Amino acid sequence: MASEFDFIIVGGGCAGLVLATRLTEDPSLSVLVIEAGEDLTADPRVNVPAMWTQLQGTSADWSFKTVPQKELGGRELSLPQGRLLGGSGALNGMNFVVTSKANLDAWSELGNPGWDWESFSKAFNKTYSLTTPSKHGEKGGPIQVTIPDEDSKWPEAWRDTWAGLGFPVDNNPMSGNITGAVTYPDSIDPTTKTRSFSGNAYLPSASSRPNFTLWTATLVNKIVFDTSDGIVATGVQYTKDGATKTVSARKEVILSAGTINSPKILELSGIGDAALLRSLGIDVVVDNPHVGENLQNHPFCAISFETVDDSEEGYDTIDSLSRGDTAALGAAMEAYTTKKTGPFSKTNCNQMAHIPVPGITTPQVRHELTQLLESTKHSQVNIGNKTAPAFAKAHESFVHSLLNSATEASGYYLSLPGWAYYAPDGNLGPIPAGGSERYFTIAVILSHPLSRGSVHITTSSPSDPHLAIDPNYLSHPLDIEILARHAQFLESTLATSGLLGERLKLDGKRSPGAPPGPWAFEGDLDTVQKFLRETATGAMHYTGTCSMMPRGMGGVVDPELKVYSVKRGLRVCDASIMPLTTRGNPMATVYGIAERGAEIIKASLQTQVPG
Ligand SMILES: Cc1cc2nc3c(=O)[nH]c(=O)nc-3n(C[C@H](O)[C@H](O)[C@H](O)COP(=O)(O)OP(=O)(O)OC[C@H]3O[C@@H](n4cnc5c(N)ncnc54)[C@H](O)[C@@H]3O)c2cc1C
Repeated sequence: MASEFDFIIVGGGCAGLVLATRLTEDPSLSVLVIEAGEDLTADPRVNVPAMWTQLQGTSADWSFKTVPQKELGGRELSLPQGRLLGGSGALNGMNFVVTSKANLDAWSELGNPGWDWESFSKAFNKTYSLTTPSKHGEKGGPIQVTIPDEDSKWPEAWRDTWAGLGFPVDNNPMSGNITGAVTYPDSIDPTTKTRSFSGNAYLPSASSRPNFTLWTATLVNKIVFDTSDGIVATGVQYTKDGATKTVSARKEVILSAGTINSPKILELSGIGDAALLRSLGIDVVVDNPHVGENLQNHPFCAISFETVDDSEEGYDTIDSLSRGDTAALGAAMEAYTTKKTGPFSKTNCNQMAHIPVPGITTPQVRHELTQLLESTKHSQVNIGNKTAPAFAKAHESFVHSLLNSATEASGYYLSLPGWAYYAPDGNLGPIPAGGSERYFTIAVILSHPLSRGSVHITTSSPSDPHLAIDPNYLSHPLDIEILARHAQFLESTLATSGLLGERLKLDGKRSPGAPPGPWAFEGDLDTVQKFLRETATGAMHYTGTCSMMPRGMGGVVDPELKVYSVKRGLRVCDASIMPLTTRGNPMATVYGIAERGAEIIKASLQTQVPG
C-alpha cells in the first residue's frame, strides 16, 4: 500500500468522487480517496429507485440522531447519512433539484467571488445530462437525470390546480428562476432506470486511471499537521481493520466527508472552538469557534389525504405496493424488469412547486408581513450564540428580500401519489394496515429558514458515534410563522382547489395528527403552529457547518475552499461549505460545488511553485 499521494480526499460521497475524477484527469497527480463505508455499487438497494429507503438504519447509514429539539416538543429526530461509496447520494431520494439564482448570488454577496449564479452554473452544467420525454441526454455531464414519462393523471391534476391558483406551471426545472409548479428530473439513468450517482457516473472514469487509489471501509480519524513553519496539512491518520496508520499528502488533504462528518474531523484534528477542544483534551491547532456552527436544514410537514374512492383510470397510487400487495408488487416488478417502466423505475415524487408567501400580492398579507418582519427583526434568540452579527444581518436581509418578493419562493411543495407519513422521530412510518384506501401526500418545506444550529464532537474518540447535532429547528420566530402560512395554504387552499380538490376526499382519512377536515386550519395560525411543533420534521438537507464566507462573518473556508489559518494543504469541499442553504434539495448543488472546487484546485496548481 502506497503511503504517499498528491491529494487525499476524505469521503467518497457526492462531492469526493467528483473531485477525484476531475483531479485524476491530470496523469501527473496521484489521488487517494478514503471512504469509511463499503462499496455497494452493485447492490439493488442502491440501484433500484423504489428501494431507496432500504439502506437507512443499516451499516450503510451513519444513523445519527439530533439532540432534543426545543421548538418541536423536545423530540429527537433521526438523521440518516450515507456511509458507503457514493455517500448520501447512494441512498438518497434522487430528486435532482437546481437551486435559485438569488440563492447563489447571495453566496457571492457574502464575500465569495466566483460563486455567483453565472460562474457556478458553468461548473454545474458539467455535472449532468438531462433526458426528458422528448429529448435524450441534453448537455453531456456524467450524472444522468431523467424526467419520466407521465403514466398517471396526478401530474396533470397537480399542474391544473396550481394554474387555477394563478401560478405558472411550465417552468424550466434547470433555470434559477422558478415561481409555481415544476417537474424536476430524477437522478435516474434513462436507459437502465437505475440510480445515477457519483459512484457509478463519475467513479468508473477515475477507477480506469492508474493515478487513482480508493480505500473503502477505512475511517479517517484526523488530519496530520506540520506546524514548524505555519500550519501545513501533511496527511491523515486512519483506521482500517483495527490498525491505525498515517498516509501522507504531498499537496493537499480535501475534506469531503459531508456536513456532519467534515466539522467532526476538523475538531478531532484541533481546528475548532479552543475551549471545546481543550475540554476534550485535544491540542488546539486553529481556534475557530465557527467550525460546526451555522447548521441549516429545511423543516417540513407532510399531510397524506385519502383520495376519492371511485376507480377513474389514471388516478392509481403506490399504496398497494406500500401495503405489500402481492399482485401489485408482481405487476410493478414485471414492468420494471421487462420494460423498465412503472413505479419501480422512478421516484414518483418529481412534481413540485416553489411558492412565495401565500397571498403576498394582497394588501392585507403585505401589511401582516411587514409587521411580522419588523417584530422579529434582529431576533438572535436561540439561533446560535456564536453567530457573528455581520452574518446574522446578511442572512436576515437575504431571507427578508425573498419573503418580500412576489416571485421568490419561501415554500417548496412536493407531492407523492401515495401515503407518506413521517413519525414524530422523523422516520417514515408504515401505511395503516388492513385498509384499501388510496392517498395523495403533499409536503411543504420552508425554503429559507433563519434558524441555525450546530454539530460538535462530544469526545476525542473518532469512532464515537455520539455527536451533539442540534439543527435548532424553528428557533427563529419568523420560521414557524412562514411555515405555518404555507401549511395553512396547503391544507385549506391547495388541497381543496382544482383537480386536486376533486380527487381528495374532504372528510377522508389523513396522516396521524393532521386536522380532520379541509378547513381546520383556516384563519387560525395558532392551530397550525401547534400542529407543526407536534409533527414537523427535518429534511435530509444538512448544510453550512464549514461555511464559506469571510472569517469575521463566521467562515471556516475561503472562496477557494481553503481552511482559514492553515497555511497550506487543507480544503473542505462538500455540502458543509454552503453559507446559506439551498432553496430545495441540495444534491445537485453539491455536485456543482465539487465541479467548481475541482476547477479552483486545478487552477491553483498552475500557480504553485514546485517543491
Ligand atoms: C435519506 C436521504 C435522502 C436524501 N434525498 C435527497 C434528494 O432526493 N435530493 C437531494 O438533492 N438531496 C437529498 N439528500 C441530500 C444529499 O444526498 C446530500 O446533500 C449530499 O449527498 C451531500 O453530499 P456530500 O458530498 O456533502 O456528502 P455525502 O454524499 O454524504 O458523502 C460524504 C462521504 O464521506 C464519508 N465519510 C464521512 N466521514 C468519514 C471518515 N471519517 N472517514 C472516511 N469517510 C468518511 C461518508 O461515509 C460518505 O460516503 C438526501 C440525503 C439523505 C441522507
